[in-house]
Amino acid sequence: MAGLFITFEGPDGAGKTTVLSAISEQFKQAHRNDIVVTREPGGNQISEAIRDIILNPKNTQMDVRTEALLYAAARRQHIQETIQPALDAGKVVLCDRFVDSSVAYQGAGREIGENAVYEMNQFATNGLTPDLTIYVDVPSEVGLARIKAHRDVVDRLDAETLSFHKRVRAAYLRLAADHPDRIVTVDATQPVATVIDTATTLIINAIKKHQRIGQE
Ligand SMILES: Nc1ncnc2c1ncn2[C@@H]1O[C@H](COP(=O)(O)OP(=O)(O)OP(=O)(O)O)[C@@H](O)[C@H]1O
Ligand SMILES: Cc1cn([C@H]2C[C@H](O)[C@@H](COP(=O)(O)O)O2)c(=O)[nH]c1=O
Repeated sequence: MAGLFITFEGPDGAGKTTVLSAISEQFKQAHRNDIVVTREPGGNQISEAIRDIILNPKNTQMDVRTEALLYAAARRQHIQETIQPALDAGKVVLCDRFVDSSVAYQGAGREIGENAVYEMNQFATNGLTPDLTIYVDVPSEVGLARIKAHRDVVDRLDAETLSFHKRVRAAYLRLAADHPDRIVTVDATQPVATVIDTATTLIINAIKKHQRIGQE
């Protein structure tokens, strides 16, 4: 049976990393070696190197289309090296960010155009689409305040203006409204334990459904 591809999305500071690392730990304790947790941009040596270039606060001269292409390049390598082999082996891939991030951040945040960025990413993904996307939603002010309060190093994207982050969130909300069969929204202003429980339940239900369909 082919694997299951689940992505996590959300504005900066929504809590994706916190939630995914708690879920990853739970699965590790349960010896679930059929679950692969990974992130974008990153997940392998080449994509992590691209990540460093994109997020380096010193790269202030980076053109917005260069940025969009670098995210797509990192994604292509990530799919080829990590995501597709795991899916082919029947595993469950939990990925922190995917194409929706590019549509929201580069398409809306950078104002390149959401459709243009989506189309450009089709070349990188060859049509690979998540089975489920857990969108962790938080107002931009709340997300940015969390980052400022807790993070020592603020990267090039975190450091963007409030209006940039508001465009990103608005695009995510549009994506969630346009793709109700794929994207489930979780309110990340709730306590972190509640967000973790909700996301865990969504993942377990998706795995059960996938297994049921596989047996039919
Ligand atoms: N539900 C929550 N309530 C309060 N604080 C939270 C919640 N979730 C996460 N945090 C805190 O907010 C900060 C940012 O969380 P985290 O790094 O997980 O966000 P993120 O979505 O991965 O952000 P980014 O995309 O910028 O990396 C952390 O200090 C974390 O402890
Ligand atoms: C995949 C992807 C990411 N981004 C942005 C979103 C974040 O600000 C950073 C990644 O850092 P994180 O702490 O690991 O979330 O990059 C983007 O703009 N476009 C993308 O496609």
